[in-house]
Amino acid sequence: MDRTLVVKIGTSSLTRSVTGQLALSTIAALVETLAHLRASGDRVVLVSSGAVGVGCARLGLVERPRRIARKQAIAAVGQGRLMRVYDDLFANLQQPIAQVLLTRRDLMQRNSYVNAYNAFQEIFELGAIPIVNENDTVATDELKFGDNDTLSALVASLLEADWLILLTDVDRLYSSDPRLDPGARPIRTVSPEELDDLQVNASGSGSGWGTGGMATKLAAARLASSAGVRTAIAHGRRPEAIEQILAGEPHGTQFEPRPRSEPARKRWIAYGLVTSGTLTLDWGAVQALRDRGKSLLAAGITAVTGEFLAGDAVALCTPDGKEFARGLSDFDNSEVEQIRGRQSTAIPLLLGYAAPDTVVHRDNLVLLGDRRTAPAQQGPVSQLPD
Ligand SMILES: Nc1ncnc2c1ncn2[C@@H]1O[C@H](COP(=O)(O)OP(=O)(O)O)[C@@H](O)[C@H]1O
Ligand SMILES: N[C@@H](CCC(=O)OP(=O)(O)O)C(=O)O
Repeated sequence: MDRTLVVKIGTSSLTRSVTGQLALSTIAALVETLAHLRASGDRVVLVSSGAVGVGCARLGLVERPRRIARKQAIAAVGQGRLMRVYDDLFANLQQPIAQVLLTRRDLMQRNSYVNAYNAFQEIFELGAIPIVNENDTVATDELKFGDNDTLSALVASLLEADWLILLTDVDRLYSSDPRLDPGARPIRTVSPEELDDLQVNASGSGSGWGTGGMATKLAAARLASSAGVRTAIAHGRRPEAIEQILAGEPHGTQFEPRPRSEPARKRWIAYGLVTSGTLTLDWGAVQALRDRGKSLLAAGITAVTGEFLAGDAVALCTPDGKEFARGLSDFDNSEVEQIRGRQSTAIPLLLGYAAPDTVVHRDNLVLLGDRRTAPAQQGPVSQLPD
């Protein structure tokens, strides 16, 4: 087959909860499954957590560290060990692997984002399986993914993957944490429309070694679905189930994707970037952007928060504070503050220099998938962007 598959496995599946030691049989089954898929022609990416967990086990530590510098040092111990285990197992099946360590910054800068894409393509051409993790030892706190669920969804979007499979220590998503609530109902399939309104209590933080619990997996499923990637959450103790999921069998929780409508650059704006500020719009501007594909003009902006420079990513919000779009601002925050609510023709006078007509040009603007931002009642309409 000629599919692109991103499989993410969490610490809770890779290690035994009591001892923190590696769950070797699980890892071996995963390796066998992925090597088989690769041999049958699929492009396979493994996003593997576990650097911190494995580092702790190696060093005899019984608790996940809290201090960031300590975590970075432990991840440096664990990552090498983890890769050695993978390489030993994959080598038995003559399957080469490649280590790819990414930081949020790598996916935020356009050139490194494109670079990462090209590197993955070359690794595929070499017949290797890239094994991805966050580069924990150098990632700075404010620019961390923090959990590999988000990282795996971004990698799936970058590669326009067919599937994102999140392996964890429960068999699927439930209406609430099944460890805490015996009445938790299993959720088997979720359409894009249902995903928008899915009411799930995902706040339980899981096994102690995992980081994000279900909340980050749900966020990853939303991100991947918006990027046109089919997503599944399934039990990591039976990685063979991956092949059954790919064959269309009803395992775990499966999320249908939205049609992939945005070009790659727009997906980068939507998901690769971290926003530095927020522009609140009036309903007229919201409609113009959302329904008529217009650029954002200063006239439709009612409030500005955050500090950003021209070229930085900003969140665009409805009057009731829901983010519905993202874009690259043509102005810094103090300039937007000066020109907001004003006609485009007044901008050069207000700022004292020639400036673009638009605050966010439509080429640099992307609507987020969720349609719940539609106004219940329409407010006053501002000057509509060209
Ligand atoms: N609604 C829910 N459905 C299923 N599991 C949930 C839910 N809410 C919280 N959880 C918890 O999330 C845990 C998985 O998250 P986590 O430990 O971070 O896994 P991983 O290491 O695979 O990323 C499960 O063990 C479960 O207890
Ligand atoms: N980069 C970290 C990943 C942390 C993480 O996301 O863990 P998990 O919730 O188990 O997927 C590590 O390798 O320990």
